[in-house]
Amino acid sequence: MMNGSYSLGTGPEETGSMSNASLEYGPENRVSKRSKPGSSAQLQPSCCLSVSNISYSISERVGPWWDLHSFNKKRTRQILNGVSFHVNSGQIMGILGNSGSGKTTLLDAISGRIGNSGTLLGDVSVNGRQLKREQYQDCFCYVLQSDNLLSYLTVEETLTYTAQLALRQHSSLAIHTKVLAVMAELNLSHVAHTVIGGRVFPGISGGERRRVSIAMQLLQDPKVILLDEPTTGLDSMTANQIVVLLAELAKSDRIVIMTIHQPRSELFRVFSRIAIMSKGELVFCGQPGEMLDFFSTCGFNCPEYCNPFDIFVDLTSVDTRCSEREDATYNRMHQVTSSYQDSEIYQSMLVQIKQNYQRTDKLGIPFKSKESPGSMAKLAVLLRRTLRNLSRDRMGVLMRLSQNLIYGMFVAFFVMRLDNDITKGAIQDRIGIIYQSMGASPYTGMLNAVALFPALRAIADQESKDGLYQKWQMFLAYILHIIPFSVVSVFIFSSFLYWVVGMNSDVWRFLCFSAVILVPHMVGELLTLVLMGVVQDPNMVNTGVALLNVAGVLVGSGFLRSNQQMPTVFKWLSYLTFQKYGCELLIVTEFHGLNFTCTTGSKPQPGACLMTEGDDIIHQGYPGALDRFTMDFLLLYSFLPALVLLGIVSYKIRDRLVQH
Ligand SMILES: Nc1ncnc2c1ncn2[C@@H]1O[C@H](COP(=O)(O)OP(=O)(O)OP(=O)(O)O)[C@@H](O)[C@H]1O
Repeated sequence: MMNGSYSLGTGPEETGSMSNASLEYGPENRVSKRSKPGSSAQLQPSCCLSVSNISYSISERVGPWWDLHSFNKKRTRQILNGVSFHVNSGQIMGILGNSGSGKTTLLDAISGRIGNSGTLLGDVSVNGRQLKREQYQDCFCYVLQSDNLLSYLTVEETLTYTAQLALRQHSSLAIHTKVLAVMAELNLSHVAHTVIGGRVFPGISGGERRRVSIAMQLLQDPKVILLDEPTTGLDSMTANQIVVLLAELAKSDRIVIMTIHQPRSELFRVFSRIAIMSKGELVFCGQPGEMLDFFSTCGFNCPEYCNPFDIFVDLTSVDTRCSEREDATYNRMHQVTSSYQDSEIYQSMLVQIKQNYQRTDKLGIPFKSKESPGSMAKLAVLLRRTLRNLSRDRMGVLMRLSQNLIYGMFVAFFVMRLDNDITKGAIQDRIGIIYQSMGASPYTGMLNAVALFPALRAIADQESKDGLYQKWQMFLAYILHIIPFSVVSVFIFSSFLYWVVGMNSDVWRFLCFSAVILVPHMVGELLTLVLMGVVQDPNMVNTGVALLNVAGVLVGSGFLRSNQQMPTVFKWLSYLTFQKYGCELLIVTEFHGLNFTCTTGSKPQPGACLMTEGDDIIHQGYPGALDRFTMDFLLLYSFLPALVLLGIVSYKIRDRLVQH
């Protein structure tokens, strides 16, 4: 059944799942003409979707920002214009149209994923019951054009985690059974234990990835499946197999609606309904056979051996290359649209929608399975999934654990061994090491987040729209997973640097040093994650975090300019930097109780031996730092929960910013 075989003769009539075989589909659905509206004797499919008069318009600026005159003017742009259609369970509808005709926007609109930037009008109803906007996502599943999958998980693991997020209230056995069934339905059983794969290592094929994305949606038993260009990027044969597979899924009592570019002509009769869009309008929607008849009636016959999809899409597209062509093609498109709206096909579809509204024996709305687990359980699933995926990335793990160490090696190589003699850099070298340790640690954290989190963020954007969890939960799961990596990585770094260069040889002080350095490393990663909630481009986030770190070191460390000599405004600002508390702590940890020697030689430098005790350095540069030791620690560590809270707010804001 899933072997990609299909027959040109498979008419839409054969794809229906009506309870009565004698019932006909189509304009056909003259059922509506034969039976009295609202009559309970009238047979109804187990699910029907009606879309009535969907229009979407946005207000946009006329010109770019550098042309102020036009930038200040706004115009309304109609992206969808009065789109109506009706589909029954068992049917697969293909939406065609040239680029920019509004296919994706139509799917976004009916799946409840359209932005707040425009005005959406019209109704969507299922089984004659009008849906509220917030119900769209609970009723329809939506497979996006791009596959957002975790590279290091196997197909079965991917589906199991999705099932655990969606159906946790089911037992493990029930989830396993469900995953096996969905894999069998989508012909994925043979790759169950194969990893998804990524750019740098092989995994399943492109077509299989598409099927995994579809399978993830099927776990929630949706009655209506929407797919945005599921065949894009696939070779022609694989693309055909995907469409045939979707037709099979539709036959199992589902509605499948997909947008598609340039399908092969063999698929013509695989679709139960074909819709053509142009300039935001539905130019035609009907069965394949009706399509040929309709265009023939309009005077456009499909030449023999030509692909009807290509011919009819071209015929209804507007060519904007020159104004004459644009006028001519626009008029032709309008003529076809008017003919369609006057046709029996369109009129009977409207009757069908009306009858569904008026039925007295309406079926309920088939919502997706919604037995999702509680917040903590979802967090646990996300944490397990993130850990399993990222811990299999051998190079990634190696880099994360060794990046601080490599940096520590640079410093150690440069300093070699700390001396106790002031004239041989005893003080300057120690301050230099503290400065470098505090200043550079945030960067390694930042690099980790920029390399690893964007992929997870894209998945969270999609899965939160699918109602599996909220974006901030993915953010929290990621943070929880970085704790062991950060602790180990910083501990390796500090163990090496501290003892190799010969810092204050006391185990407690070493532990304090490690505990302090952990914070800037984690703050760098957290700050990057927080900013990635509201800034889409990771490069911009990179720059932002780097600049904030530079500013923090300047204002907070007291190394470039001592705190006492700073203007008041900078003094106040320094309290907002973690570098202030971290540097104070490291100065105290290293210098407290140290006594230096001072070899003046034959030509002593004036004032070179003024301060020979570590406590003098502390009193002069950081007065009161000894008394503030515990408080500094608390304040330093308070940056972590503060950033976590900020991150939750940031990802809640992201809910409003991102539609996919
Ligand atoms: N929020 C928006 N703001 C501005 N323009 C928009 C918005 N949403 C859609 N559009 C515009 O509406 C038109 C239709 O876009 P849509 O992505 O739906 O087309 P499409 O038929 O799916 O194209 P393609 O096949 O190339 O993906 C495009 O010109 C697009 O730029």
